[in-house]
Amino acid sequence: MDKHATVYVAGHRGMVGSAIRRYLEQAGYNNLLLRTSAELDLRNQRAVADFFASERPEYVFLAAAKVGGILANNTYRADFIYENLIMETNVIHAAHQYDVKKLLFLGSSCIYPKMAPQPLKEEYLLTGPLESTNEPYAIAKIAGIKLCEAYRDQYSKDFISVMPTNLYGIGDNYHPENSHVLPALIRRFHEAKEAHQSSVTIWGSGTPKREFLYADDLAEACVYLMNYYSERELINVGTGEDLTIKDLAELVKDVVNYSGKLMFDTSKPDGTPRKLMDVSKLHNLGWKHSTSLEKGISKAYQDFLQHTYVER
Ligand SMILES: NC(=O)C1=CN([C@@H]2O[C@H](COP(=O)(O)OP(=O)(O)OC[C@H]3O[C@@H](n4cnc5c(N)ncnc54)[C@H](OP(=O)(O)O)[C@@H]3O)[C@@H](O)[C@H]2O)C=CC1
Ligand SMILES: C[C@H]1O[C@H](OP(=O)(O)OP(=O)(O)OC[C@H]2O[C@@H](n3cnc4c(=O)[nH]c(N)nc43)[C@H](O)[C@@H]2O)[C@@H](O)[C@@H](O)C1=O
Repeated sequence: MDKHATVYVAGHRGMVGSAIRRYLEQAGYNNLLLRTSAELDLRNQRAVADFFASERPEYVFLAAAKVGGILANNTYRADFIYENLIMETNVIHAAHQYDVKKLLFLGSSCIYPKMAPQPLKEEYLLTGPLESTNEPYAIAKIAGIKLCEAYRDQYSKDFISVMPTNLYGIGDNYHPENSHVLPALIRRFHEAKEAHQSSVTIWGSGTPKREFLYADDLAEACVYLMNYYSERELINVGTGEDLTIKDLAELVKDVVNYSGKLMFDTSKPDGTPRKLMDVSKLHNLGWKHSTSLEKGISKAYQDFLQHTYVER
C-alpha cells in the first residue's frame, strides 16, 4: 500500500478498527477514510454505494461488524446474522463496483466446526457442525469468506479473508453481559476489588480453552497481510497458545490485584471446548505476534482505568 493511498477503515472506532487506524497513522499512511456508523450506516446499501462512488477508496479494512461475547451471540441471534450479512454484502459489493484495489475482510475463529481437530487449520472450514451459541454470527462470517472468494473467482478481485482468534485490548467492549470473557473479567475483578467483595463469579465451568491476541498485534498483522497476502484461501491470525478460562481468570485476578475467591456459574454456556488456531501459514509468511498475554492484560487494564470504558 502506498502511504498516500486512500485507505478506508470501516469500524475505525471499534477495538480492532481503532488499532488498525493507530497502526496506519504511526506508519505514515496519511490518507485515511473514516466514517462513524452515524455518518455511514453500513446496513444501508444506497448510502454505502454513494460513499464508495464519491470517495473511491483504494484499500478497505472491513473491521465494522455486530460483535459480542457468547451470551450476546446467543441472545441476539437474528441481529448477529442479519447485521453482519448486510454490512459485509454492501461493502464487498461496493468494493467491486467501485474498483477497490484490495479489501481485507475480518472473520473469526468461531467459523470452524465445534469439534474440529486442534489446532484449527484453514482447510477445516465447513467440515462439521458449528457451535450453536454463535452459529448465526459464524454463518454470516462464513458468508463473508465465500463472498470474497466468489468476487475473486468471477471478477478477479483481490479480496482477502483474515480469521482472528479471540481479541482484547485498547477500547474493548466492557458491557457486563454483551462483552467477551477477558474484558468482562477485567471489569468484574476491578469492581469486586473496589467493593471489597469476597468472591467473583465466572461463567461456565472454567474448563474451556481460549487463545487471546492483543488487538494492536492483530492490527499490525492486518496491515502486513494487506501488503503481502493475496491468496484465495482464508488465513488464521493468532498466538498459537491457549489456556483454560480458569487459568485466564487467575491471570486477570493477579493483574487487577484482587484477592477474593473464584466461583463458577455453570448455568452459563461454556461454548466451544477449544478453538486454538494453527498459525503456521501466517508464521511461514513472516509475521508473529509480539505482545504476551500477561503484558497485554496489563495494558488493557491500564486503558480500562485511564479512559471511560465503552459498553456496546
Ligand atoms: N473482539 C473479538 O474478540 C473478535 C473480533 N473479531 C472481528 O473483528 C472485527 C472488529 O471487532 P471489534 O473491533 O471487536 O468490534 P467493536 O464492537 O469494538 O467495533 C465494531 C465497529 O463496527 C461498527 N459498526 C457496527 N455496526 C455498524 C453499522 N451498522 N454501520 C457502520 N459501522 C458499524 C461500529 O462503529 P461505531 O463505533 O461508529 O458505531 C464499531 O466501530 C469484527 O469483524 C469482528 O467480527 C474477530 C475475532 C474476535
Ligand atoms: C471471539 C469469539 O467470541 C465468542 O465466542 P467465545 O470465545 O465463546 O466468547 P466469550 O469470550 O464470550 O466466552 C469464552 C468463554 O469464557 C467463559 N466466560 C466466563 N466468564 C465470562 C464472562 O463474564 N463473560 C463472557 N463473555 N464469557 C465468560 C464463557 O462461558 C466461555 O466459555 C463469540 O462471539 C464467537 O462468535 C467469537 O467469535
